[in-house]
Order: sequence, then C-alpha cells, then structure tokens
Amino acid sequence: MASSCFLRSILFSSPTNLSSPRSNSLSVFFPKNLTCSFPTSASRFESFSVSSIGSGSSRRLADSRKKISEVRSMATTAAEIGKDEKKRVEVFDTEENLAIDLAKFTADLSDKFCKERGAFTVVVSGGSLIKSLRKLVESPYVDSIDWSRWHFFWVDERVVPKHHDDSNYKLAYDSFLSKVPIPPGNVYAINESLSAEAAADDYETCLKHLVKTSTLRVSESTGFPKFDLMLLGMGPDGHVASLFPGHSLCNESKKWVTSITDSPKPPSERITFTFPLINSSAHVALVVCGSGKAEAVEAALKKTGNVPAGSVSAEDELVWFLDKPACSKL
Ligand SMILES: O=C1O[C@H](COP(=O)(O)O)[C@@H](O)[C@H](O)[C@H]1O
Repeated sequence: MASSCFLRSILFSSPTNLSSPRSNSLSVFFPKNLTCSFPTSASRFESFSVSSIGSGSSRRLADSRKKISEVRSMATTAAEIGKDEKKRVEVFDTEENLAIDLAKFTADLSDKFCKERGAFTVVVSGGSLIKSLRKLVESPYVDSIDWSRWHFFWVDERVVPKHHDDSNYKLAYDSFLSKVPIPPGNVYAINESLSAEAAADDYETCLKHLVKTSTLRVSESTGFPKFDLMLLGMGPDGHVASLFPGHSLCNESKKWVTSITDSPKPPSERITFTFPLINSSAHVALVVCGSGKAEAVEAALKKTGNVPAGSVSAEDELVWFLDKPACSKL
C-alpha cells in the first residue's frame, strides 16, 4: 500500500568551493568494547597536543591544502580493545576536522552502496548534526556523490509545520537538501498534518512500502529495515532521536516508528524511530561536539550511566565522532 508520506520538492542551488583542511584524530582508550583511532605520526600527535583548535600555524595551513582524499588515511583506525569489533571512537581536535572526516566517511559509504545496490538509504537526526554535514555540500563531494541514488529519511521529527523553526525537515532542507540534487521523491518527510500517533504510523507504512519495492533492505537478524547509514546527534542528556532518558519508548521492541507526546525537550509532540530500527542499520555515526555533552558521552561509552546513546549499535559499524571538548571526561 502506498503511503501518504509527504514528499517535498527540493530547490537546487550552486555548490560552493572551499579548501579542505586535513583532520586529526587521536586515541582514546576505554575499559572495554571499543576500537579507537590514534595518531600514527609525530606531526599528527603534535598537531593535537598543542590544542590546535582554530590554530593558524603555517604547518596547519600547509596541511589544510592537502587533498581531501588524504584526510581519512590520516585518521588511521587501529587498536581493537575488547570484544565489540563493530564500535570505534574517533576524536578530532576541532569540529571543523570532524566535519571533514564525516563527509569523507559518508561519501565513501555512498560510493560503496550506490555501486553495490544502486541506492543509498540515509537517515539523519535534527539538531547540531546537520551543521556537521556541511562539508558534503561543498567541493569535492557535492559534485562527486551520485545524489540521484540517495533516499533521505529522518530518525525523528517534531510534529510542526515544515516551515516552522522547530522542524527537523526545515533544518535539513535549509542547509543540506536545498543544496544537492536528491530527487524530491526520494526525500521522506513526515505528514505533519496528522496527529503524532498517526504520523508515526504513516511513516512506518511508508517504510513498509519501501521494503516491498526493495529500496530498503531488511536485516536478516532482526527483520527490521536495514538502512545503509544513520547519522545521529546526541543531546546533553544523552538522548538520541526522540528517545529520552528514562522514557518507556526506549524499551519499544516491536514498532519501527513511534510517537511521543510528552517529550521533555520541546516541542512535546514528535515521532521517532525505535531502538530496534536504529540498531538494525548497517552503519551508524554518532556525532557529538561540545563540553556540554561530555558527561553524557562518558556515561554512554564507559557505561557509567544509563543514557539512551549508550544503547545505540549497528549491524556492521558504529562510529562515534567526537570533538575534544565532548570527550573531556573520558
Ligand atoms: O531534539 C532533538 O535533539 C537531538 C540532539 O540535538 P543537538 O542539537 O543537541 O545535537 C537531535 O539529535 C534530535 O534529532 C532532535 O529532534
């Protein structure tokens, strides 16, 4: 059955061309279950240990001219610690470098899935994550990514009009969707004219339709849809999507999409993917910046507290993208 999922036209605008500075990631060691990134050369370590946030040294200026293709190789992944080979943490000296690496990470997955299956299913959160995606709509990615193969979803949405400042659709549209040629029919926004409950059901129906047409894969282990990539932010309280600490929705095990009418963070009415759906994704990136989130990062990664972000997993790969302030408690 076709869903009434609201499909919105996308405007097109010219890409901007910006130089691409390199990124730097450093090692963070945790008691268990993590694979971490660390610098493999003295220059990379020096670059971090001098707290190069906003640094204008000539070395970094020279580095900043290095090609974007070098960025990822410099953030060498290594050192598996513990059992969970699917989880790793990358820490960047600046949010700028994080954004560069996140763009490369996303573009590489886009290439892989477009080649393998002719489609790339991407889910985004709202909030600060969207700003950290800005490098994707710049050169070289804006021209090299096959946007026609993208299918674009939201992990959660506030039940407000699409032009409302609280709308996650508006946030993504203004700084991302309006700048790339994703076919309008591949952008799956909620039908905000419905109640929260009906909008969640409608979105789930939409996903079921996409499973039937094989646009969405299904996880062999869970039976839930398996998105190729989920790009998530985290709130200062450790919430992800609209799954808040202590809320019963965190325990939902059957529904794919559900509604909340008592969100502790306004607006109160929202729809959200459930944990089983989120955790059936092939790849998940959890992107967290700022010292205001350091305690929640600690609680999630060291398992010292019960925060929703600590329950996020992925079938193939979960990567935490952190800036230095966000990992200050680790
Ligand atoms: O309300 C929400 O908050 C979270 C976190 O937002 P941030 O601005 O602190 O990064 C976001 O991931 C979620 O999508 C949004 O609805």
